[in-house]
Amino acid sequence: MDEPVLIWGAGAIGGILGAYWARAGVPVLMVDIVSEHVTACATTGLRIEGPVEEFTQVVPCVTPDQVQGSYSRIVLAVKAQATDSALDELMPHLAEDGFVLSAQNGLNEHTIAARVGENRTMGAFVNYGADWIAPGRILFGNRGAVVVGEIDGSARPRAAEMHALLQIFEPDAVLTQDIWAYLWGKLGYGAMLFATALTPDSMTKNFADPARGPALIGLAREVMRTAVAEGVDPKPFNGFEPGAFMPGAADAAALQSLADLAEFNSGTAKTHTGIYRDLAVRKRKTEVDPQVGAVALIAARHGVDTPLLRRLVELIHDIEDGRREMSSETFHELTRVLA
Ligand SMILES: NC(=O)C1=CN([C@@H]2O[C@H](COP(=O)(O)OP(=O)(O)OC[C@H]3O[C@@H](n4cnc5c(N)ncnc54)[C@H](OP(=O)(O)O)[C@@H]3O)[C@@H](O)[C@H]2O)C=CC1
Ligand SMILES: CC(C)(CO)C(=O)C(=O)O
Repeated sequence: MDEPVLIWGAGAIGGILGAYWARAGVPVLMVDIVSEHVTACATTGLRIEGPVEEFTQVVPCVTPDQVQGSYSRIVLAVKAQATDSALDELMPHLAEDGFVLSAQNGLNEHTIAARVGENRTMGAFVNYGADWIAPGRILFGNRGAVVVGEIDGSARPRAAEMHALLQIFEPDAVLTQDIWAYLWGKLGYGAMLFATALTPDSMTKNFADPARGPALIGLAREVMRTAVAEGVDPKPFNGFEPGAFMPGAADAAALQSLADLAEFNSGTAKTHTGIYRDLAVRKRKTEVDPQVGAVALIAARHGVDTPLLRRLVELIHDIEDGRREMSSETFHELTRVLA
C-alpha cells in the first residue's frame, strides 16, 4: 500500500515503530505534539540508540494541526491519559473503512472502540523497552513481546497485514485471536511495575528483593482474579507467568515468576519503567488511573476486593503530587496492607 501508516505519538513506542518501518521502505507519517522532536525526526533524523541496534532514520513527522487527508491505518502510541485528546485530533483523518491500532499499555481499546467503533479498532500488546531521551533521540533498551489481534477475536486480513508490518521491527511478533489475554497479562505485570516506581531502584532490584515479593505477588494476584472475573485467561510473556498468580497457585510459582522478571529486566538498558521516568525525570502524571485504577473499578463491579491496587493508586498520586518521596518506606506502605 502506498498510503502511509499514520503513527499518532512519536515517542518511545511510536518513534521506534516509525524508524524501523521508514528504514524498511514502508510509507509512514508520524504525528507528535513536541515540535522540536517533530522537526528533528523529519530533518536530521530520529536516532535510535542502545544495545539492540543503533541507527539514524529520517521519518516524515508533523504536528497534529499539519495532518491532511484520510488514512486507513492509524497506530496510536500516546500515553493513556492523552488517548481522548489524540482521538479528537485523529478522527477527522480516519478513513471510513480504516482502523486505529492501540500500541499502548492498559485497556485503551475500549476507549477507542467507544469513539470510532469496534469494527475500526485493533488491539496490540507491546513489551519492548524504550525511553524518549530528547528531541530526535530514543533509547531502544530491549526487545520484548509484541502481539497484535482484532478486539472481537476474529481473524481478518488487515490484522495479518499489521502483523507482517510488526515483524519488520520484531521478527517474533505474534498474531493472536485473543488480544485481551495479553492485555490483561500486561496489566498484571504492569501493576507490579507501578509498585517498582514507588522506589528509586531499578526494575530488577525490585523484583529480586525478597522483602518486596509479598506485595508484588499480591498485586498480580488481584489483577489475575479480576481477569478471571472478566472471563479472560491471561497469557504468559517475558517472565510474567499469569498461572503463578491465579487463585490456588503455590507461592513458589509466583516467586519463580518474580525471579524470571528480575532476570528478563537485567538485560535492558532501560533499567527503570516509563512510570519511574514520568515521576522522576519528566515530572508529570503517570498512567496509574487508566491502568491500575481502571482494574480496581472493574474488580469492584465483579465484587473482587483489591486493597493493594487501591493503595498503589493512592501512593503513586502521593508521589505525583509531592506528598511522598520514592523510597523503600513508600513501597512498604503496600506491604502494610497485607498485615
Ligand atoms: N516506553 C516503553 O518502554 C513502553 C511503553 N508502553 C506504553 O506505550 C504507550 C506510549 O508510551 P511511550 O511511547 O513510552 O510514551 P512517550 O511519552 O515516550 O511518547 C508519547 C508521545 O506522544 C506525544 N503526545 C501526547 N499527546 C499527543 C497528541 N494528542 N497527539 C500526538 N502526540 C501526542 C507525547 O508528547 P508529550 O511527551 O509532550 O506528552 C510523546 O511525545 C503508553 O501507553 C505506555 O504505557 C508499553 C510498553 C513499553
Ligand atoms: C517496563 C516496560 C518497558 C515493559 O517492559 C513498560 O511497560 C514501562 O516502562 O511501563
